[in-house]
Amino acid sequence: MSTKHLNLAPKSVFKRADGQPLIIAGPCSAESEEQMLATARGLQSVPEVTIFRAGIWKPRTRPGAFEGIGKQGLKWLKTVKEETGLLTACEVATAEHVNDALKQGVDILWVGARTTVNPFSVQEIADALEGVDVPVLVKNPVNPDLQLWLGALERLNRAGITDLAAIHRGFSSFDSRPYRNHPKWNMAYEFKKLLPEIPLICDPSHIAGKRSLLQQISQEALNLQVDGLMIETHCNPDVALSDASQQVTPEGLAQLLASLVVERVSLESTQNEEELSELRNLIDYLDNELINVLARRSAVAKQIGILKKENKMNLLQTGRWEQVMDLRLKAAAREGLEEVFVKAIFQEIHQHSLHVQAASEPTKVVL
Ligand SMILES: O=C(O)C(=O)C[C@]1(C(=O)O)C=C[C@@H](O)C=C1
Repeated sequence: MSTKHLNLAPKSVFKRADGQPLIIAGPCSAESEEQMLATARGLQSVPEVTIFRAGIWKPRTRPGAFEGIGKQGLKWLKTVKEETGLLTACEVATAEHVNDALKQGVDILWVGARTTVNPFSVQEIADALEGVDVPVLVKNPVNPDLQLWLGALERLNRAGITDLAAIHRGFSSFDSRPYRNHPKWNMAYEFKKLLPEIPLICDPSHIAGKRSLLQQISQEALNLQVDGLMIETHCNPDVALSDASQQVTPEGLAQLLASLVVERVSLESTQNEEELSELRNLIDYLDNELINVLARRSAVAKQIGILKKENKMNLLQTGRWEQVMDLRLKAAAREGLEEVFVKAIFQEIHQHSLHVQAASEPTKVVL
């Protein structure tokens, strides 16, 4: 997979000329003209912000929640642009949304995670954009599927959209604690590796789901050298009609941005090259140890599997497994290791044990 077949504009609105991260900010939802203008005016004192975002139509998980103000919000976006000079952006999910947004002069459109999963919907948007010159952002699909993400970018590109970028907003999962959507940083990393020409913007607000995690997630994204951040900002977050707990005030955003470190220098060019090399050798050694231990554990699990089969026992032993997890998490806590990290590793290990045990079945039916 590569982007060689994509026809991309040489210059992108999503890449800043000075190499600094692009900052997109604005409320989760447009609620009223006053709220939009108060937020936009607040953002005028945050010089890093160049694009103002606002949700006009909101795809909600459950019915009954605030589903967006609709078309009239587009007029407020126009006023924001006229008053502040900020570029404006909103989400589109249907051809009608595209036409309405373009009619009101919205500068940038984005395709949401729930739309990216559906090629019919993405194609409908692409068809509506045929012959239109507008930059488009594509959020990752809710499930971690790079092909689906790329497919959406391709559909838009075939319709003639050449200024494209991607938004990493995390992935739905049955247990994404402490996040709202699990970041699965390896997906962002893979995206950058496979599609280096497409700017990648991180959306810490939807990954975090709460203000307290925004700083950490934003920094982790910058460490991955993303091209920008999209952070939901509201003049009065606590009374926001959607996503109240994850929005920050413009002042909060300014503080958050000031706390972030943007590193663009490669470590190899530092004076500590020798020390770095020694530490990397140590990592190599420890990783080999880990592989050896995993191989030994896997062999033991296989032996247990054979015993279980001889005794007609279930492979899955819930009680034992809960005990194993509990003991490992306690041991990890004593070592100061984060619970989410260790839990995720042991969940994978357990799944692998069950897989190895199932595969060790002596009597396989040949179909
Ligand atoms: O203890 C067992 O019964 C095992 O098979 C080992 C193991 C593990 O990998 O730790 C694997 C599967 C069970 O559900 C519980 C634990």
